[in-house]
Amino acid sequence: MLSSVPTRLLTRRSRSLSPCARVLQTSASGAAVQTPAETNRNPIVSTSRVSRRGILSEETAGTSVNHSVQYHHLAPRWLSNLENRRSSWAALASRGRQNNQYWEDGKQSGGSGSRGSGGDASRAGLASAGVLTAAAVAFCLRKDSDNKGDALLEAARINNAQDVSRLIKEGVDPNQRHRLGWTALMVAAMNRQHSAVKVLLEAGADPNAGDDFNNVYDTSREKGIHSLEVLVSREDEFSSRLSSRAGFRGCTALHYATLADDPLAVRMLLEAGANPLQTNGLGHTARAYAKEGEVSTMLQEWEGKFKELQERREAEERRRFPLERRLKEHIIGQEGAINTVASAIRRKENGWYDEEHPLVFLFLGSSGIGKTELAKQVARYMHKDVKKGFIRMDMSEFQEKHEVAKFIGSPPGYVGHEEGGQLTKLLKACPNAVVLFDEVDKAHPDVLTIMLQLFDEGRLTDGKGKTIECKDAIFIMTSNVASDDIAQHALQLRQEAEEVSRRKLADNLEDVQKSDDIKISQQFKESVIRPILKAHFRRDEFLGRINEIVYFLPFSHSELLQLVGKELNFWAKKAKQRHDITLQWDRQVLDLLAGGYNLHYGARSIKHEVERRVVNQLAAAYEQELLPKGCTLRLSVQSEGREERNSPSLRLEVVGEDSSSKMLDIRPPLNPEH
Ligand SMILES: Nc1ncnc2c1ncn2[C@@H]1O[C@H](COP(=O)(O)OP(=O)(O)OP(=O)(O)O)[C@@H](O)[C@H]1O
Repeated sequence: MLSSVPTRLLTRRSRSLSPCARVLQTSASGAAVQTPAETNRNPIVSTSRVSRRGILSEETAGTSVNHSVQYHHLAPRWLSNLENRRSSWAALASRGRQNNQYWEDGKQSGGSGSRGSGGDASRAGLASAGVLTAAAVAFCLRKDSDNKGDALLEAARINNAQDVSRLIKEGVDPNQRHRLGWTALMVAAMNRQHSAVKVLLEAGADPNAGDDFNNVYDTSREKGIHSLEVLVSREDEFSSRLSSRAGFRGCTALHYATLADDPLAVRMLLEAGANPLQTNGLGHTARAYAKEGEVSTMLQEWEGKFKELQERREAEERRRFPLERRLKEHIIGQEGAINTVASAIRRKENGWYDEEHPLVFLFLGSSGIGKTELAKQVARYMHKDVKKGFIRMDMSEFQEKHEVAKFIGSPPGYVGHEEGGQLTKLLKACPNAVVLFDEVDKAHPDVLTIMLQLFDEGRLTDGKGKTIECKDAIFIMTSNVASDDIAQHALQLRQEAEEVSRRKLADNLEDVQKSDDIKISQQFKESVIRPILKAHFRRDEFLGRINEIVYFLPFSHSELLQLVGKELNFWAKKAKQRHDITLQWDRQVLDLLAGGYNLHYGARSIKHEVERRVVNQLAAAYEQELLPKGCTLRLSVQSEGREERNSPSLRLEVVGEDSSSKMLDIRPPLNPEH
């Protein structure tokens, strides 16, 4: 389809769509090329009239409407709207300047009116007139606050620092946004209005706020406003020097000052705390838009300073709130695993590691025990909430030889060559991601060979022959191999620890060890686990490239109680949010539900037990309209009057305001006649 588009248009379009000067233009052959003459020119700065006509022709393409007629028909209407808005801002600004006099006059006229009146009727008339006036004033004030916001944006655009300052004093938010998304500071920065920039920054305008405006078409669609009106507003109320098609979402005042090639505004913004590393929606920092020269040099210098500062801040944050503590907020138990992983990451973060190789872990242990959860939390820590920072590959999908191609992409001439590989595509987007290879033991040996190259060299070559450097990535493999042996060994260690603590307690000795604090012995690792792994992976060099083998152990009783508590809290929060019901429980409930733990399903068995024994009852009681809105429910263990061989069950009661309680008679759903 593209071949039918004239090359001239393609070139124009790609230039305006891609704001980064170093990003592509399209050559006649369709290949991406970079023209040296263009590298120092800003492609998102354009001339206005051409783009107005351009937008019109794109929107009505395929229809028989005469563009020129439509433009001439619509444009005057919006321009006259704009003129009206401008004169109302001007009126507001001048009224503001005489504000005191305005209100004084009002008072005086009211005063003389009351002096001149005598009878009740006229007083009543005045009273009702007063109410109406108050309502009108209230309406005007509300209207005023909208208008004042617009007036601030306009004052910033024309560098009327006095009005900017006065409007802010009158309560207008210095971060006030235009209805299409930009702030007063962005307008001032784009238009080189230094006095306005200064006043806005002093008043607390955020130099790191990003523009909500993307391009004319998107904004028109999002706001339901005709694109020509959006275009006219953007050009007349923001700047007419920018392309209507380039993406601006997330651009900060610093991006705009850079686009305007204005060293003074750039410096003012940087000194006020603008982050030169902040990227816009397209992932570009301000420097990506800078012409070679003063602005570019300044931004580069500040980027360096900012990085240093950021690193110092992060180091301080790490000291104050160590990774172990963060991980423990989300993961119950697994102390040994958390400590091993956190120590390795600490070494990496502080430069005590081999930068030629990525970090590689193998997480071993049974199902539902926190292996994936720990990997996710590590990714969250390393990449904040950036989604592409966590890559998850289910290795059971790569069991066959031919599935190697799915992993890294097929070579030229093979089916799917153009698609690329699943791993290579994701790694390309984030080469320092945390990559989880789930159930690695299921992968085909050829896939393991590729992984070995990846772990060994820190780089991966895809089907197209392109190499991705990923020495900074963290690779985590999980496996259930040897999980029964690990679980049995841990249970045995726990029993021994309990026995020792019981004896110490009986002898009144002080250093009683908690049964949770158990450690897999080196001897067990070497004599039991390693041979199993060797037999399975059959490659010493593969095991040799793993930095840490991390062991996940079955939960102790106290950890199970915490897991049950976490689950109940989850449902209590939902009950409150969705039905305004407060859920409480006794300690025995935790013990009872912890009994549902199954070694093979881990924390998942606790989740199921809570759903089966608690949530199902709640849902049935709700359906049978037994739960008054706003009530408090208490869960307790029912054991009285039951024969010993019967397992205890859960009882659900509604607690009254006087602390009296009434047991709920919930009919089993399969027996509605009960
Ligand atoms: N130690 C834990 N602390 C808190 N929640 C946990 C813990 N272990 C597991 N969970 C919860 O149980 C669920 C399953 O855990 P996860 O996915 O980490 O299991 P896994 O060990 O990777 O098992 P599998 O090998 O079956 O994938 C998740 O919802 C997780 O939040």
